[in-house]
Amino acid sequence: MLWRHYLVVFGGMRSGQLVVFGGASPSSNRFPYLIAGISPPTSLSTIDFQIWYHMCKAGRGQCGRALHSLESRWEMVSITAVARLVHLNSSIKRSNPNLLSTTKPLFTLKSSSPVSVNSSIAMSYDDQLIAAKKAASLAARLCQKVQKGLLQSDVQSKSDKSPVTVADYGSQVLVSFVLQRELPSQAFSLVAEEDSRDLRKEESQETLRRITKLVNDTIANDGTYNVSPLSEADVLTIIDCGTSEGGSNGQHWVLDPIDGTKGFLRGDQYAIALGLLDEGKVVLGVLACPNLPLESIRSQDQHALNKAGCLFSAQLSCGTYMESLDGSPPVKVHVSDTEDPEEASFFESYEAAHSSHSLSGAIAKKLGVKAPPVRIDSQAKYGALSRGDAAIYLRFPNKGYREKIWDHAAGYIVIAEAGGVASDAGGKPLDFSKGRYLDLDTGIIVTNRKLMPALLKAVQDSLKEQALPSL
Ligand SMILES: Nc1ncnc2c1ncn2[C@@H]1O[C@H](COP(=O)(O)O)[C@@H](OP(=O)(O)O)[C@H]1O
Ligand SMILES: [Mg+2]
Repeated sequence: MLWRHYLVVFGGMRSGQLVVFGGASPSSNRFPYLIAGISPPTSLSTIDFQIWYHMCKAGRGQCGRALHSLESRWEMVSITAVARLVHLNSSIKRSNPNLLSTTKPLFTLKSSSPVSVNSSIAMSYDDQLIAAKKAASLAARLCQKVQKGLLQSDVQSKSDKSPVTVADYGSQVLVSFVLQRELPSQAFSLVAEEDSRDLRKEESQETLRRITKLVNDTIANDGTYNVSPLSEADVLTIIDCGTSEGGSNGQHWVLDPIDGTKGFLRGDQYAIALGLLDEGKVVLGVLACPNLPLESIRSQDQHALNKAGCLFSAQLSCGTYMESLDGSPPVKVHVSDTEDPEEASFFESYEAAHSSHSLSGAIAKKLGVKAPPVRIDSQAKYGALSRGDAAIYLRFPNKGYREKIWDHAAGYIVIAEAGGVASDAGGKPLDFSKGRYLDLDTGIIVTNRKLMPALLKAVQDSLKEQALPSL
């Protein structure tokens, strides 16, 4: 129903100016927003103004400044003096005059004192989630196009010898571009895998031209953004928006523009993985998996397996949802609830260089898993696990390998909100607050809450056995 989301704003007149003291959304059990200290800059009689406000982080009393355009998602129905109704539903457009005729306040607040911030009310990331889904979907379109007609000249080697394609760069540009367009009021910090160093070299000119064309074509075909084409210089600048160090303060987007580049090159699984950190915690995540079947990968139905393209999305305390990249309605997903290892199957990296297949084989055997490993690339593993395609994901890189936050942030919350748990091999939660790397050297294990204790024991026992010969 269109009236599902709305925001009640409390305010009053002060020195002849309307001041909004605070607001909350009672329209859902999420209570997404608390606002305080709005000082509208100019005329309030029109819906075409922008409003500066401080969005209070519930529970911490910290204020982040935000500028919201009321032109698109937000529709101001009316502002008179005391309480007002604001739509947050993106489907409500100003072109629908019937919906804008409601001007009656829901209720009136008598007191003119500022609304106090209730610490039990949770922060919502609804608008960031909408932007993240849009960004990842658009990037997925570019990647699909490139994967279909991949040319050898589209692939380069980075300084660490890992492959990078025009699609990795193009995807990063699109995600960064869309987030900044969709959330113009918010301070933008992006921790992302790619940077422009190699592209600025003389020999990369043709590659840069190709990326720029791909990005501009994708934006033009989508039609949402009426902008003049990006120049090559714009593209380099936008790529370098991703150099943030992240950390435990404020909000940071975390992006792997193509996770599983090796899978992408093979024509297999890959993901566009986008997460949001708030004060060091992952609060939302989106995984676009263009080659992941909409049905379980264990399905025997070949016809069903041919229909691919999944978008997983999760927001703190709101669950994990899956929809098709073509835009089917989202469905809530849940991890497998099996407690019996004999019924469980497990995921691991396709690439043996990324995770020890022999160690995960030993752990699975010790646990009593009968099924052979299922090897797929990228965080598509987290997505497939969140809907129960398998019950366990094991990842054991070589000693000394430092995991990057963009390889796990989105997957971490997709799993957690689907009822699963991801930890290091010692059972500690993953810590995304330390900058661009995860501070761990043991490995990562993922499963449902019931199986975790037994899995943890099998992992610890196997690690001890593995260490024995060298003692
Ligand atoms: N030696 C190594 N050990 C563990 N992970 C590695 C690795 N070399 C690369 N990776 C990471 O593994 C990711 C792919 O994960 P998976 O094995 O699950 O498909 C790569 O992401 P990119 O493809 O984005 O570079 C890369 O970050
Ligand atoms: Mg990656």
